[in-house]
Amino acid sequence: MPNYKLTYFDGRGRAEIIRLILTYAGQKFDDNRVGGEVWAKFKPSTPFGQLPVLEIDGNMYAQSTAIANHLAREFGLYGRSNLDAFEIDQVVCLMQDFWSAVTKVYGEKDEAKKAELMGKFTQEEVPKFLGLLEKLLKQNSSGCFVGSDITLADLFVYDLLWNLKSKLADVFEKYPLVNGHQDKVGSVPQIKAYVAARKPTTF
Ligand SMILES: N[C@@H](CCC(=O)N[C@@H](CS)C(=O)NCC(=O)O)C(=O)O
Repeated sequence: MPNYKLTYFDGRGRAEIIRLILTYAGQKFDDNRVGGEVWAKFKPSTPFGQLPVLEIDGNMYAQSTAIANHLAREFGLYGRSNLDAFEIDQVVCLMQDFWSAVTKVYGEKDEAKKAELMGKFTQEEVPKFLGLLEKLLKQNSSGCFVGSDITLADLFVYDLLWNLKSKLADVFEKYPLVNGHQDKVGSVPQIKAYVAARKPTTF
């Protein structure tokens, strides 16, 4: 088995999907968290001057989605056919659109504008995305997004909705399949143990 070292800041952010894949696969990895001066010194040695990076047996790779896709293929989480992979990518891209909507709100510095964006986000964006996910789960009817096993798509959705589910419990109640999906992924023993033990961070 290769040796995996993941480097990111001390938060979930763009690295958490990678941590979840490795955890789900039962793969040990070095969860290296950096900041401040350590990052400033390390930055020039990374492929694109950004984190996360994954080192596999000492070779360094960048871009969180490329890393997640590679690991999903390595650990059999990318479906059983090209068409499955296509459907998985579809869900991942949808969640990336959702992530853009999230960062637009949280990245706003002006407090009044932020409050306005937050209102639009909870009343329009969240129901829109949860509705689309609910529809996909209804169509597939296995409790997973693609096929009948947990794939990259399920881990991606779980990761991006994790924080929101506790904050917007009343909204989630309206999407029982999405709600149940979060519980399903969150109750996988290795995911449950990992999430219970992980350091709480804002993002
Ligand atoms: N598309 C890249 C974006 C990476 C990115 O924006 N990384 C940010 C943290 S989330 C970063 O490294 N910021 C520090 C810097 O640019 O110096 C990915 O998904 O990996």
